Amino acid sequence: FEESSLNLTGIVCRMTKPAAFVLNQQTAQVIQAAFRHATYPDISGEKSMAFLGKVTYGLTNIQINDLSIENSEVDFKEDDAIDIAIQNVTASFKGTLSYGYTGAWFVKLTHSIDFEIESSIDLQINAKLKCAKGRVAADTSDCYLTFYKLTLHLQGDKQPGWLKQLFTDFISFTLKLVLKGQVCKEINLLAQLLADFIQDRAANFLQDGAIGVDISLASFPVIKANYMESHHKGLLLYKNYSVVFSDSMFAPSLLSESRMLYFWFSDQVLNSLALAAFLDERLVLTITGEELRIFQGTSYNDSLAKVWSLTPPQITLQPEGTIVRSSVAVELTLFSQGAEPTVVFYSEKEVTVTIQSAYVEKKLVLHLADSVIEPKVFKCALERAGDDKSLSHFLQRIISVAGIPEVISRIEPALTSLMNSKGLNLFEIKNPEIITKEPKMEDMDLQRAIANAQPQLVESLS
Ligand SMILES: CCc1cc(Oc2ccnc(N(Cc3cccc(OC(F)(F)C(F)F)c3)C[C@@H](O)C(F)(F)F)n2)ccc1Cl
Repeated sequence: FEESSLNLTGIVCRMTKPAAFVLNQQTAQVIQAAFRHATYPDISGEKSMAFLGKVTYGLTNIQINDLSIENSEVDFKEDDAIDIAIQNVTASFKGTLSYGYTGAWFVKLTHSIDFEIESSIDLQINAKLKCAKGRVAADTSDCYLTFYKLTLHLQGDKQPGWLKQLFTDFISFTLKLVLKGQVCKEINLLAQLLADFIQDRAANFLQDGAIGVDISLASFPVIKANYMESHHKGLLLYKNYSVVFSDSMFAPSLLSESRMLYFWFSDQVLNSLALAAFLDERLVLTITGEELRIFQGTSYNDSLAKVWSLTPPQITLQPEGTIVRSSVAVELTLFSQGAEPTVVFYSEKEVTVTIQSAYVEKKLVLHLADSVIEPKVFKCALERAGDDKSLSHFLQRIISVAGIPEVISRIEPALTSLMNSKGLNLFEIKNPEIITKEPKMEDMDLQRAIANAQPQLVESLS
C-alpha cells in the first residue's frame, strides 16, 4: 500500500464471530472436498532389512475410499489468523502394495496385493488473511495433520510379518508426509478459490452497466478477537471519470459487534454512485398522460410530465436519515390533435429530502421523513389567461405535493430489482438494519473507546 497517510477506505465489510460459526458449518464440506480432490501419488522405496537383504516396495493407485468428519471449531486470533480445528477425520485409502526382495541367491521375489489403510486424523489450519493484487487472499500454509491411527490392512491374511513391520516403521512415515502435503495443498487451493469467488461476486454485485465500484483493498484485512474485516477503496468506476477521495472517515468504533455482518459505506462512495447515475442519465423520470390524469376530459388528448436532476444529487448520512439534495426540473408537455406538442409548464426547484430506508421482506422501503422545496425558475404558457393563474398555481401544488412521493415510489422498486438482479433476494437476511447514524455505543465499545482515549485524555489534561 502506498505509504501515504491518506486512508482511502470507502467500504468496510466486517464479519463477526457468530457469522464465522455459521460459515464454519460448511468447513466439513470443504475439507471433504479437499480430501476427495487431492491426488495421492505413488510411494515407492527400498529398505535393507536384516536377513532379507534389500526390500523394495511400492504403493500405487492410492484412492480415498471412505471419509467422515466429526466436527470443526473456528477461532479468531487477534492480529494473526483464523484458527480452524477439525477433529477426527476418519479416512480410509485403498490401493495396491507391491514388494519384492532379492534373496541370497539373487532370487527376486515380487508380489503385489491390495491394501486398505484406515486413518483417523485431526487437522489444524491457521488461515492468515493477506492482500494479493488488491484482493483478499487466504494463506493456509499453516496446516497441520495429526494422525491418531494409521493401520494397514492387507488383502488375505497370509502375509509376511515383516511387511507389517516395514509399513509400521517406515512406509507410514512417508505416507503421512504425502497425505499432509496433498491435503494441505488442496485446502490452500480451495481457500483461494473461495476468496476469489467472493471478490468477483462482490465486484459484480456493485456493478450495473457502465457503473462499477473498485473494491480492491485499501489496507490489509484485520482480524480481531471478535471479528474480521476488510477495507476496500470503494472508488467509482465510470467511463474515464476518476473521483478524488479525501481522507476516509472510517473508525472501527463506527461498527458495533452485535450483528453478524456489517457493510459500511462512506458518504463519498454514495455520492460518487449518485454522480455516476446522474452522468449516466438515469435520474430522469417520464410520466405519461394516463398516469398524470390531471388533464383528463380537457381538450388536450394527451400529456407528458418529465422530471430530472439538473445537478448530481448531494447525499449526506445523518441521524435523521439520508439527506438528498438536488436541483430538479419539471416539464409538462401537452399534445392536442393536429397541433405541435407544447411545453405548458416548466419549473426548477432546489429539492432537499430526508429519506429513511429499510429492507423489509426482501424489498427496499424508502420513507420520506422531510422535504424542503425552494422554487428557482417557473414558466407557464397556458394561453387561457383567465384561469392560468389558478391552473399554474394548481400545477405548482401538484408537483410539490405529489412530485416527490411519485419519484420515490419509482426509485424504490427500481433499486429493489437492481439488487435482486444481483441475487440479493436469494439470501435469507435476518432483521437487516440500514443505519445512517453513528450507532449508540454498546457498553463494551463505550468502555473500549474510553480506554483507548485514556492516554490522550490524560496527556491533554496534563
Ligand atoms: C457484496 C459485499 C461486499 C464485498 C466486498 O468485497 C469483498 C471481497 C472479499 N471479501 C469480502 N468479504 C466481505 C463479505 C462478507 C460476506 C459476503 C461477501 O460476499 C458476498 F457473499 F456478498 C458475495 F458478494 F459473494 C463478502 C469478506 C471479508 O470481509 C473478510 F471477511 F474475508 F475479511 N468482501 C466489498 C464491498 C461489498 Cl459491499
